[in-house]
Parts: sequence; C-alpha cells; structure tokens
Amino acid sequence: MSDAIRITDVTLTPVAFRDPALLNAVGVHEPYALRAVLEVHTDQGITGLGETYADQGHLRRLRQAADALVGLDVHRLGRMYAAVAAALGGDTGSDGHGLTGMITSSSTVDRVFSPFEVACLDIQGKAAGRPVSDLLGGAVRDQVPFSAYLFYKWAAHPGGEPDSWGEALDPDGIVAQARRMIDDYGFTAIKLKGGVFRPEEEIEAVRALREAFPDRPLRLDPNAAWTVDTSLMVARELDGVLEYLEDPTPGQEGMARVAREAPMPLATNMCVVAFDELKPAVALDAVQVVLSDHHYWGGLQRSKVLAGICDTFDLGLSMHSNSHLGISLAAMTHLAAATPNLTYACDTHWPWKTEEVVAPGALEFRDGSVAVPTGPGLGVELDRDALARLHEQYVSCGLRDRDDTGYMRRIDPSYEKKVPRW
Ligand SMILES: O=C([O-])[C@@H](O)[C@@H](O)[C@H](O)[C@@H](O)C(=O)[O-]
Ligand SMILES: [Mg+2]
Repeated sequence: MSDAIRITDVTLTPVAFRDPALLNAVGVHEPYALRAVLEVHTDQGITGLGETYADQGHLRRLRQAADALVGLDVHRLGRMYAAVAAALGGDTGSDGHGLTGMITSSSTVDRVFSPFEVACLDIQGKAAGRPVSDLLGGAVRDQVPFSAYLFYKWAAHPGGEPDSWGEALDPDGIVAQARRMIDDYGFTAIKLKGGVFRPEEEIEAVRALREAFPDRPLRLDPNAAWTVDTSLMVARELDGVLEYLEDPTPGQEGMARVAREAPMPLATNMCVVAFDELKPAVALDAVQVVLSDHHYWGGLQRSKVLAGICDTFDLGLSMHSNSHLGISLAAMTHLAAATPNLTYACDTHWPWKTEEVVAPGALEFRDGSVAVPTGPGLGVELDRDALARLHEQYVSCGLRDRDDTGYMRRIDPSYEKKVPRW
C-alpha cells in the first residue's frame, strides 16, 4: 500500500474581518484586515488548513502555486517547494505596507509556499493522529506565552462606530489599553507599536507602562521611524526599561551603528526577513534578536531552520505578527511550542479582532499563554458559516490590498510616508 497522500484540489477563500483604527509608522489600519484561508484537499479525503495574506498579487501567486501542487504527495515538502518556485518563475511580490522589509523573488517563494506547507503538515498530522508540534520535533512547552501588543489608536474609523477599546493617543490611553489587555488575556510581556508620535512622547508612554507594570518585560517598535541618532537617544533614555528595542532605524548598517552603543538588544522583523539577510546581519552584529514569522520565512519547518541558525550565532528569537485569524494562531503556537530557543513571548494581534473563521474552543488565552493543541494536525476546524460571512464581507468591503498609507492620506491629505521620520 502506498503511503502517499496526494493533493487533488486547493480552495482559496479571501476573507475580510473588522479591524480597529490602529496607528503605525506608515499610516493607519483600514476598517478591514484581509486574509486568505487555504484548504488543501487530498485523495484520502483529509483536508488541511493554511492562512496567509490576501493582497491581490499574493492571491494570484497562490493560485499559480496551487495549480502546480495538484498530484503531489503532502509528505514531499521539498518537491512542493521546488514546484512553487518553478511556478512563480522569479515573480516578486510586495508586503503591501513596507513594514516587513525588502521582498525578493526567493522570499516571495517562501511567502507563497508557507500556507501550503502549514496545510500539508495539518494533513500529515491528521493522517498520523499527531499534533503538528510533534512533526516539528515535539513540544518543549505545553503553553506558549504571547505578548500584549499595544497600539496608539483612534476611538473609531472616521464616520464609523467607536470600537470597545476607545482612543489611545497618550500615555494614559496606552496604560489603560494595557490594563484591559492584561486583565482580559493575562499577558506577561508588553509591546508598544511606536513610530506614530514624536519619540519623546513614546518614551513617556513606555515610562508610564513601566510605572504601571513594574515587573513586565517591555518592548517598543517604531518600524524604522528614527535616524541612528534619534534611536540612540531613545535607547539611552530607556536604558534598563526595555527588554529589547525593535527596528528603531532602517537597514542593517544603521541598526549595526545603533547596536554598537545601545544598552539593550535590538530586534527586527524588517532588516532580517529572509535567509540571505542573515549572513550580513551576523557579520555586522546588526541585531541581537530575530522575529521569526512562518508566513514569510517559508512555513514551519523553514522557521525551525531559522531557529537553528539563530541558535548557532547566539541570536535571540522572538515571533512577529500581523493581523491574523485562528489558523495562523494555531500554526504559530505549534511552531513556538516546538522551538526550544524561542524564549521571548510571541507577538500577536489577536486581541484586536472581533471576528473569526475557526470554531471556538480550540485556542484560549490563559495567563497570557495559549495551550498547545494536542489533537491531530493543527487542532482547529473551520466554522463554515463564519468563513462564508467573512468572505461575503471581503467581496462587499471593496478592499483588495493592505494600504495603511493610502487610507491615512484619504483622511489627512497632508500625511507623508517618511522613513525615517524623526
Ligand atoms: O499591524 C501593524 O500595524 C504592525 O505594524 C505590523 O504590520 C508590523 O508588521 C509588525 O507588527 C511589526 O512588528 O513590525
Ligand atoms: Mg516589528
């Protein structure tokens, strides 16, 4: 009997879910975040789930890849990777917002391959009766800690109803947001998305967080909004306050200049986002912590390769997040559980969403952590009604690409994207 499980078909469903007016260095989140839900069907009747971005170019590339994968065995991930690379033929994507670094043709293959790999691991796990974490070497922790992810934000989208979080545009608003997030989820680490206001104001917000939460590790991430000099000023002001400073300035050279004098480690999900960026980063000592993200590091197994490289070169490892749904949270949790050197609490945008495509119950936050699902595969099932509703919302909302800057410009025509800004 052959143990092959062959792909017969792939269903790709773009969805849109409501997103608050979260501010960042390049603008503001639009009223809906876009994701694509992938269902990989097989000749044995087992279906696997994957989740990824849904910008138009990415959807087109996912479809091209899907066609190339029909007939392949879900266990042959190396062959699948090669088939995706061949199908894309050097096509190069974009991240649509500029917050996750330079995209090349090889990193485009990683972005496109990732949700297929996750879905195939889901299938392999279902077939073997084992959780995905077991296919990645086995969980070394049963609970995966995540970090509170704070944003400056407006109370509502212009012309829209206020969301339940209210406005956060100053230190008091940020501390109140942190308090609610910690009360609701129990997070033990806190990250503030910066790059929105003058650095002095963001320093003040971090100090207010330190005063309100004396024992919780704090991080600040301005997405490369500062020059080297400004970064060093902030780093000195926040000496002893931050566990790491994330992407203060653009590029590896700039980060290396900051790293030489900053008293805390520098982390990145902008200047090291692909395998070929690791070697120069290590040579320059540009960063001390890499934020992995299986959505663009080529899936869960390639993220473990990244973890091995970080371990070898004494780089810390944390995890990056964009707006995401439950399939991605499940994948992130299995990966983090099976990655011994992922010792920082992972980022997640989870608290910001009010809509979901996976059936409730599988993923719960307790004391800031998610218990690693122990059932076969990823351990999550689609809620078909919710999927249909969020797809309908995708069709009717009219958004097709993430565009934080364009949205901000429609609200404030004088807004300019500037990297670095201060
Ligand atoms: O959602 C956002 O606005 C974030 O800024 C996100 O897009 C970033 O990629 C990310 O979370 C980060 O850590 O840079
Ligand atoms: Mg970041």
